[in-house]
Amino acid sequence: MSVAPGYRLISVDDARMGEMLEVTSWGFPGDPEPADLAEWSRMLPHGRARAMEIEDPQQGDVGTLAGVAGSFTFRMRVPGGDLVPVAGLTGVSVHTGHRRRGLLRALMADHLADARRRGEVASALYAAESTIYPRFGYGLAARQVDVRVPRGAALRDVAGSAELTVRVERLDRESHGRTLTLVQRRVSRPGTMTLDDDVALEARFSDPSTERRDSERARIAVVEEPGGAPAAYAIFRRTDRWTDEGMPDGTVHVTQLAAATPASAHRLWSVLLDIDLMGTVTAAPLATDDALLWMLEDMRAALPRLRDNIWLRIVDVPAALTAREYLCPVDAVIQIDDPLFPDNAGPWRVTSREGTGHVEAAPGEEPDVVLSVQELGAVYLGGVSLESLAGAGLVEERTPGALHALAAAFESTSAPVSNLFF
Ligand SMILES: CC(=O)SCCNC(=O)CCNC(=O)[C@H](O)C(C)(C)COP(=O)(O)OP(=O)(O)OC[C@H]1O[C@@H](n2cnc3c(N)ncnc32)[C@H](O)[C@@H]1OP(=O)(O)O
Repeated sequence: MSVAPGYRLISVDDARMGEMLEVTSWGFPGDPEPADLAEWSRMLPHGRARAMEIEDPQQGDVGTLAGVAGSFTFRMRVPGGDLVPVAGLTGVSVHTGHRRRGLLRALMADHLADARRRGEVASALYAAESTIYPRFGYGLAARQVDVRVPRGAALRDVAGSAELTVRVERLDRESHGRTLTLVQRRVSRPGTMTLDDDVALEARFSDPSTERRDSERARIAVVEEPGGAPAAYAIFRRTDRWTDEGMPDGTVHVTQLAAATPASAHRLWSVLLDIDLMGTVTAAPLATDDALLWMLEDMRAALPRLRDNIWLRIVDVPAALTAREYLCPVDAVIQIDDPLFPDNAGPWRVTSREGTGHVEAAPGEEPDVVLSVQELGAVYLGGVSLESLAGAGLVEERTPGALHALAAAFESTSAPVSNLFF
């Protein structure tokens, strides 16, 4: 594995988490508080906090951390409903004084090799800039809409909503963590991230000071079905604002929202859109076809803005292609180009009957469609069509008609999104 000269790769243990967060704060402006150290130690699984440490005095103080990256151990919902093991890359930062010396490249090689060792089929991330990760094989797999809805915006009725109860409380990881994991696991949308370990997933629902900005501590609304089963939740913070004329004009910022049923989504939004002294509700990330957009009587009132959601890097092509469902029968040979993992590269025959996919290496066979691992990551969850990418010259059809059939098979019936920012 190539490592930047003068630096060495290490695992960061809890005792050095403060140093890690110090490097993170060079990438992402902010001053982490002591409580955040414990949060990060708790959130990052053992061995998944990684750093580049200075080894050569010419680069700086030996033993100091210069670049860092962490990974979560997620399971991600794929089209068809299965959950597949996925690494969630987070907090990538190289100290301002050590940039453009190959530290990110070394951290990425380490991260992707680690994901493969752990049997993860892909790595997912939220990119700070959309130009950074394509070179490492990541494709934009999901887009999100951010909305800004005026308080009191009218919703169409949804049957069963009125029978549901809502609790609105301060977010408390100990008491809400289990509730949230239960809802998250009921969400069938591709791109939804969960963790096997309840403790780890609960830790994700923390309230780090770095995410608070000018708002209050996080609060939560939980929708429960008769009998008490949680069906939806929204984590939110409010900011206080008054107009010069003395009118209340605060904002509710929803930072995470999940709803397992139409009625619970409706009940949740009814509450969010009716909080005293607030003038606006902002919410992100939402799927591009989120139920809210269709429940609003005036969809345009939500002022939806389109943004990147998760980028995906397939690290195990056959495992990934076998795990998802295909919307229609398919039998095609796809040629994948992957400079980093040669065993991903080459022709693969993808066949599917009644949804279930079968994938096998097809050495020597002429491909019907040719694409890179980056484009495979982009189409994997059904967030963009193979035909759209072909229209941009990124996917090549070698057998006339093959592209349309393959593109149809790769579609998803609901737009992918990760509602969990990481
Ligand atoms: C998942 C996440 O956490 S996303 C967060 C990413 N972090 C940030 O944006 C924080 C601020 N920025 C940084 O900390 C650093 O500038 C990083 C992490 C983006 C890059 O780190 P570096 O160590 O300087 O990158 P490195 O020298 O390894 O460069 C590798 C390649 O990426 C390219 N690159 C680096 N930064 C950028 C960028 N911001 N935009 C586009 N390309 C970039 C380099 O030009 C180089 O390309 P090449 O191999 O074709 O020559």
